[in-house]
Amino acid sequence: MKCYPVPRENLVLSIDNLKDDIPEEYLSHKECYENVIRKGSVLYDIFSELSKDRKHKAHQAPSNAYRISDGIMQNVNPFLLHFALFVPAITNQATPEQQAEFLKHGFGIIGTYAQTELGHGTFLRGLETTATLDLETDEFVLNSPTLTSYKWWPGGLGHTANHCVVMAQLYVKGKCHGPHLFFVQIRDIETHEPLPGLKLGEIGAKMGFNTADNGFLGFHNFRIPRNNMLMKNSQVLKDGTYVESKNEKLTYGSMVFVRVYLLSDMAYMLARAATISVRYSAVRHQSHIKPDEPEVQILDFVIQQHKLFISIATSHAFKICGLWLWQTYSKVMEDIGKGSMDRLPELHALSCCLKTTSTRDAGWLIEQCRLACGGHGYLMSSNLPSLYTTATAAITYEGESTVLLLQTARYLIKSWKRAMEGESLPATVSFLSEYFNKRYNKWENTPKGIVDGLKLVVAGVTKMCAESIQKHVSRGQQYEEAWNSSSVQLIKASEAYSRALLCEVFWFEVDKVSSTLSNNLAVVLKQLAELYITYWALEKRGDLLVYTTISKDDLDKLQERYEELLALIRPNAVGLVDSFDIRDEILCSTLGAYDGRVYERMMEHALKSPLNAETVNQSFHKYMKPVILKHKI
Ligand SMILES: CCCCCCCC/C=C\CCCCCCCC(=O)SCCNC(=O)CCNC(=O)[C@H](O)C(C)(C)COP(=O)(O)OP(=O)(O)OC[C@H]1O[C@@H](n2cnc3c(N)ncnc32)[C@H](O)[C@@H]1OP(=O)(O)O
Ligand SMILES: Cc1cc2nc3c(=O)[nH]c(=O)nc-3n(C[C@H](O)[C@H](O)[C@H](O)COP(=O)(O)OP(=O)(O)OC[C@H]3O[C@@H](n4cnc5c(N)ncnc54)[C@H](O)[C@@H]3O)c2cc1C
Repeated sequence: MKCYPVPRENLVLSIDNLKDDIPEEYLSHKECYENVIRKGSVLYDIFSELSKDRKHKAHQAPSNAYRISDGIMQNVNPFLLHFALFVPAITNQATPEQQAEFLKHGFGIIGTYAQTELGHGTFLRGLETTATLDLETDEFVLNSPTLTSYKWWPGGLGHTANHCVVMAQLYVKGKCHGPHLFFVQIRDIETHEPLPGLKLGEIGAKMGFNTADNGFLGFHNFRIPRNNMLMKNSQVLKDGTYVESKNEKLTYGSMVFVRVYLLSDMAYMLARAATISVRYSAVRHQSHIKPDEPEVQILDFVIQQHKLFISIATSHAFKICGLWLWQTYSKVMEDIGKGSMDRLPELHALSCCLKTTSTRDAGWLIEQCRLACGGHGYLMSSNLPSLYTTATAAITYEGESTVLLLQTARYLIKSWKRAMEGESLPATVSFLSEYFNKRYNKWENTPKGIVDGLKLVVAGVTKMCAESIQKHVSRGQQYEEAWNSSSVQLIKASEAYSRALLCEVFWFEVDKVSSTLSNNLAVVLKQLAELYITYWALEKRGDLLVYTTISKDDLDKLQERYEELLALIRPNAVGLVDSFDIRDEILCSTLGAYDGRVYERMMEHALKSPLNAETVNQSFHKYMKPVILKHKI
């Protein structure tokens, strides 16, 4: 068995058969998949060695090995779900004995997480796949009773995985106990043929993520041992007794893990886009500022700085908040392990709104980075289009953004009611209780003052939502209808909450560590944090004018300070993206390479196009020439 030392970037990036001679954009759909499986198998082998050293624990932040694969795959790794959801679901939801059993083959099996169906993605209680206990044979019988019950979307399901964790409605003695998770082998380990009673395939080309091998899966009287239900939280005994979970939502725990992780993931996606666009903006000379001087670096245009520096700052914001949220997640998981569920609702609410804001922001900011590079940003070789399609998929997967924001709104409304009843609240929402005492406080044009102002916006909008729901109920609507009628405002409350959290955590974490940093580093990091907070104060000036005592004069001063910060950051901009330390082989961009040889790389890449293999393409003679000659006068 090959054994790799813990892979370093150099080692992985030096492996010859991981390099592509033809850029992926020139391969067919099928060739793309085969190419990533070729590379993914080598990486899987390396990561398996790595993971064995690290003994995969349910909530251990994944290693940066995951990042190296970004460069190698240059698209999504079809093995990703094995690490992102399949193994965490088993370590999170199975008993220790089951973990030993299901993971005994270590990395000899490849799994995915099959929850979403053709007919349901959000509403899990509406999933239609059934798992019915057969008492006589001590098995569950899995069925897809309708076309809409086919599993649809799971990554790696089409042709890669040979096992999966399946979410299905549990039926015991005719009674439905809701969605539960099951460990299911779907392909023969040796032949990789689908097992009898299954219909498997891939769902077709997508806007991006085209190497993720998202697939479909239908069951027809497919039998698995009773012990294949993940039974850490709830159990089905041999005699058919169903033992309830202490909290039925624990079944959803694997989704919380990925949502928490995605904040850090988006920090990294943004770091790549910022590196590409800022370096390119330092190389690209275009137009004049002073008419009698040479063409300037486009990075000298203040509006270009306005477009790009927010991405540098946001990447750091997501990285720092991602670590903070990871620590919260780990602490809550520890508490749950000791039997306390108290903080699960808070963790769910935080992970929902922060996952949504980070994925949405990553999407539009990467697009902004692409647009800031002009036509060359539109080239696949810039890697900005792929970064965009990969990042924006996360707005939908792992919980669609609207739906997750409404989950956070549910928590805000509950917290508001508890605050009005004088109950004490967790620190992350305790500001709701202080609203009435603080709402007329004098505005302070400082980062802390802005954070306090953004919190007042959250409290003010939440109060408005609670009053709206109450108004609809008093007019005769049921609570659920009143909730639906108020949902536009509820989304606004969650978005405001998420923004206030990001600003607060970013500023105070930077402030906390700045005394431990060299003065220069502390100064630059604080400039980035202040830029982020001031940017969002200006973006949300309307809400601040409604819910705080900020004045037009305060806003003018904030605008001035914002522009000062752009000028202060300008000399460090390239240094700041260099400090993301993303190697060219992982950045995969003709515009963002460290050596700045943009035009040479663009030409080298263009010449790799299969179309450039000959000076006259055969289509001229076959199709064009007859027409031209026919119409030639
Ligand atoms: C080398 C290492 C590499 C590692 C890499 C790591 C990561 C890499 C990053 C990226 C790669 C990922 C690649 C793609 C992955 C994609 C995977 C998927 O997409 S898997 C499918 C996702 N599907 C959803 O998320 C469904 C969304 N729907 C739901 O969550 C629920 O259905 C919901 C919440 C929308 C509604 O559920 P209701 O209707 O049953 O529940 P209600 O009535 O609304 O709430 C009931 C109570 O349950 C709580 N609740 C709901 N969900 C909860 C949860 N997850 N946790 C805790 N509590 C929850 C609520 O707070 C509420 O509590 P109260 O009643 O207010 O006290
Ligand atoms: C690239 C990619 C990879 C994926 N990988 C996996 C995977 O590995 N495993 C897996 O199981 N799934 C996976 N998914 C599926 C993903 O989790 C679902 O697409 C997602 O949960 C949304 O469900 P849906 O697509 O059915 O949309 P729906 O739930 O039908 O939502 C459609 C629209 O209706 C709105 N809506 C729905 N419910 C409400 C509500 N209560 N209130 C207000 N509006 C609502 C939504 O906001 C949305 O705009 C993946 C999806 C993508 C795009």
